[in-house]
Amino acid sequence: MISRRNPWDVLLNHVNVMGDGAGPTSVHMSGGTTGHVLNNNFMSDFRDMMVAYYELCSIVSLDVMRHISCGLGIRPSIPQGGYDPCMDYDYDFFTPFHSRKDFDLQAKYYPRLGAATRVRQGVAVQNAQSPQNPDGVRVLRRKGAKTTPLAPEAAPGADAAAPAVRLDTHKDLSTITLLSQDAVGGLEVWDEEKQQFTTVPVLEDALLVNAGVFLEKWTGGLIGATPHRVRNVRDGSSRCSIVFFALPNHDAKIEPLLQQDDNPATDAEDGFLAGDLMPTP
Ligand SMILES: O=C(O)CCC(=O)C(=O)O
Ligand SMILES: [Fe+2]
Repeated sequence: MISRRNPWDVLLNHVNVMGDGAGPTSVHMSGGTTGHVLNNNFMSDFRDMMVAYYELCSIVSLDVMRHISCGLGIRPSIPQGGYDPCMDYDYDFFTPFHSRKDFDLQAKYYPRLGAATRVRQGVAVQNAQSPQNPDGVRVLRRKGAKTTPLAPEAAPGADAAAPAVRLDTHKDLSTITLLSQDAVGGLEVWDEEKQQFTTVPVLEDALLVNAGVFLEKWTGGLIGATPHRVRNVRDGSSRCSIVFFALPNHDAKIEPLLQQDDNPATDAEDGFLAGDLMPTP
């Protein structure tokens, strides 16, 4: 949809030419790698980058909503006598409900799954090897917590103890969600026809658009919110994604759209305020 580099590449390799003139700084990343060249002003760059990405996603998501509005064949309401076939589609049916741009942008880091996941009851603090604990992991237990034997060290490249799913199946609380994941992948969406999850390929030049629960409600289920999940792939490698939730204004009244031949009098579902579905602070 829009051309982009991997968003984390953009953030981590960003050099702020407008910086303080001190020049770029070499930064040591965890794991001992050096190589990302960053300006001293990194965190303010980070903020600027996130805000810019947010603005871009806002524009794109509103455009996607216009396409959905058109695809659904929504026309401006006509008080009496049915729709006028000459009347244009109402491209902007959804957009006014999103005028406040109370959208939610989340940069997600899923940590590497490995030794830490083997410690269920406490926090690994230091090495103390013993026959029962050959890996030398010492744990502090919470009072009353049962001791769980530590699993043996997994062979390099394998991770038997790691869970199969990193983020459980869910639908997003959004009208639509724009999603990008890094090269590790793992995102899966539910294919209603095949009745199975399907892998979302790592998309270098595109964003994934997921329908959220507000769109499902608005369309009376015609466009169902997409169930999706994140599977653990690549033996528990760390993973990054950036997720943009386009949310309606809290006071947007969401009334399910009617199909042409529906009789409003028989429409069972009443409208509701978008804020009623949103978590209270
Ligand atoms: O990390 C991902 O790829 C998906 C995240 C997600 O589905 C969510 O935050 O709702
Ligand atoms: Fe999600």
